[in-house]
Amino acid sequence: MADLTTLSLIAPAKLNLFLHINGRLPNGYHELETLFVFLDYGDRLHFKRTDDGAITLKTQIDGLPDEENLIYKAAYALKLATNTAFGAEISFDKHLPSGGGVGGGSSDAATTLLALNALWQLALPLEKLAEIGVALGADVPVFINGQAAIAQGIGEKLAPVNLPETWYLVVHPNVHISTGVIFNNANLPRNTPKLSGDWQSSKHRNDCEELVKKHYPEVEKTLNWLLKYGPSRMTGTGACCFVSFETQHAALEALKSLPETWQGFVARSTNISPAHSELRTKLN
Ligand SMILES: C[C@](O)(CO)[C@H](O)COP(=O)(O)OP(=O)(O)OC[C@H]1O[C@@H](n2ccc(N)nc2=O)[C@H](O)[C@@H]1O
Ligand SMILES: Nc1ncnc2c1ncn2[C@@H]1O[C@H](COP(=O)(O)OP(=O)(O)OP(=O)(O)O)[C@@H](O)[C@H]1O
Repeated sequence: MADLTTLSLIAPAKLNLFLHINGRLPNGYHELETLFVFLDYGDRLHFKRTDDGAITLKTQIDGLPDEENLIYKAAYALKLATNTAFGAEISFDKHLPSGGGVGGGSSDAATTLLALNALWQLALPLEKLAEIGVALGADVPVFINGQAAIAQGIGEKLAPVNLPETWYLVVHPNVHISTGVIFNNANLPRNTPKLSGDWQSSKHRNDCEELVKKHYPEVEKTLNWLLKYGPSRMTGTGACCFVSFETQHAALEALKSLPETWQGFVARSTNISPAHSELRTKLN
């Protein structure tokens, strides 16, 4: 295996193709059933191994102290868990909208754990990285595991699935939605029965959608605008909404007519996380 000292790796977006809330746990977190798929679109993180033990971010996010950046937190947590003498310099190109429901922060954290596990020559198994990751965010384990999955628990119990890979137009209606605020709203429905039998034959929805539409009219407008192309849905706790297309061309044509006040991107869904595919190529 290559002894790398530098590594550049994607932190891909995810979509929740459905999101059911089954109940609330004593610690306030919610029991979910959600279908995760990855997109071949995301942030790009650049890592350089150092010998001084320090973790340094070379890029900043406006208004977010470095110590609160999930990239820094993930690197620090891995260092703490392993006592490695190595350090890292990390820069990144942010493409995923923050508070967009596409898992940007969690994916950055997962990519950091995967990259530094390799650069710091730790050889930790994915289960251990997921254990470190879940303390940083409920969405981190699926990015560590790297396979499209049905998730249960708070999102960390994963059963791999194999979905037809397709094209998505993802639209961000330019509103930032806090996951914590939505989950803490008294009017959020929390009583969807657990899926029984074959999940593919059940009816699906995003249980956060109605509440988010009420509080963020731009999300409702986005879902309605997308309806002309097919059934539209929100991912996570919003704000991004998506619709699938059979061809890249059709998705790009729809993107061209997007109202100017919104942002969007076209991406292909993948069953294997692009971070894992890239890492495999670069390590061999
Ligand atoms: C909405 C989803 O993106 C769906 O994939 C995830 O459930 C959220 O994952 P995440 O952003 O990594 O979430 P975290 O950073 O762990 O939690 C943010 C906040 O969301 C709430 N939260 C999150 C996950 C969960 N299963 N139940 C919750 O109630 C908690 O109030 C928590 O304080
Ligand atoms: N590297 C990071 N990238 C983006 N946000 C970060 C990062 N580190 C910390 N954060 C914080 O996390 C918050 C949520 O960001 P994120 O982009 O993960 O939201 P999201 O896409 O709605 O996530 P999810 O779908 O997991 O709920 C941001 O508002 C920001 O304060």
